[in-house]
Amino acid sequence: MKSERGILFILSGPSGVGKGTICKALRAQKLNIQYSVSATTRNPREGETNGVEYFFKTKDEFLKMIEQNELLEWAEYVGNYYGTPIEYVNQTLDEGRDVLLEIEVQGALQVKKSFPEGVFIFLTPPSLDELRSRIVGRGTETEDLINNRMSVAKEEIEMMKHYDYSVVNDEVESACDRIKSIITAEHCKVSHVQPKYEKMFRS
Ligand SMILES: Nc1ncnc2c1ncn2[C@@H]1O[C@H](COP(=O)(O)OP(=O)(O)OP(=O)(O)O)[C@@H](O)[C@H]1O
Ligand SMILES: Nc1nc2c(ncn2[C@@H]2O[C@H](COP(=O)(O)O)[C@@H](O)[C@H]2O)c(=O)[nH]1
Repeated sequence: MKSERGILFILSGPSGVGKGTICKALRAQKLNIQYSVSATTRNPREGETNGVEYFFKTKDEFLKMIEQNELLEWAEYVGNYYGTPIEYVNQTLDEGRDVLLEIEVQGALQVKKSFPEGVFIFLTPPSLDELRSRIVGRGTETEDLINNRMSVAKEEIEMMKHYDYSVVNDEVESACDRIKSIITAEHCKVSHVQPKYEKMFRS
């Protein structure tokens, strides 16, 4: 185990705001950060592979993961379950590596209880009209599901006050730049670097 624990970053925000797009763009930049793969009971979309975008589970399998305390957090979101496997997160942080979770708001607020030291970033749309047109444009949801996601989105935006940072996803490149600045700033915080220096001066 490294003396310095990694930092847990939580990127959250309403469905369709662009969390997945931003994570994909960050991944392409090969930052020194690991991406957790969630478990879900929703059906794979075209092009999705088990173990890459998600671990696809049956409802029984998912409920068993909850029962066996295998999830850091979980939420039921518009009819399906989603959750973060805890072992990967703890092990990776213990190795001194940062982890990024891309999750919805109820789950993020649960993580805040068990990981108050996590860094919570809320991704916001430039407007609600733009949010709707992004979900429609993605073409993965029926009209009913789009309406569901939009009404949940309004409640989720109210929760922004519980986060440390808010980043507008107006353009992918500039939103990524803001997130990278947050990651850099968090690594310079005294609370993060102090344990390393204390250890250095003690030895
Ligand atoms: N900055 C942006 N400008 C224009 N379109 C964008 C931008 N960011 C993402 N999009 C588009 O918006 C749609 C939704 O993006 P994405 O799937 O990444 O959202 P999400 O927040 O991960 O959604 P969900 O929570 O439902 O998984 C996609 O079609 C994506 O290409
Ligand atoms: N609470 C959690 N939310 C998660 C997790 N993994 C993904 N998500 C969020 O669910 C919605 C819907 O995702 P979609 O892939 O069906 O469009 C979205 O907001 C994701 O960020 C998780 O482990 N926990």
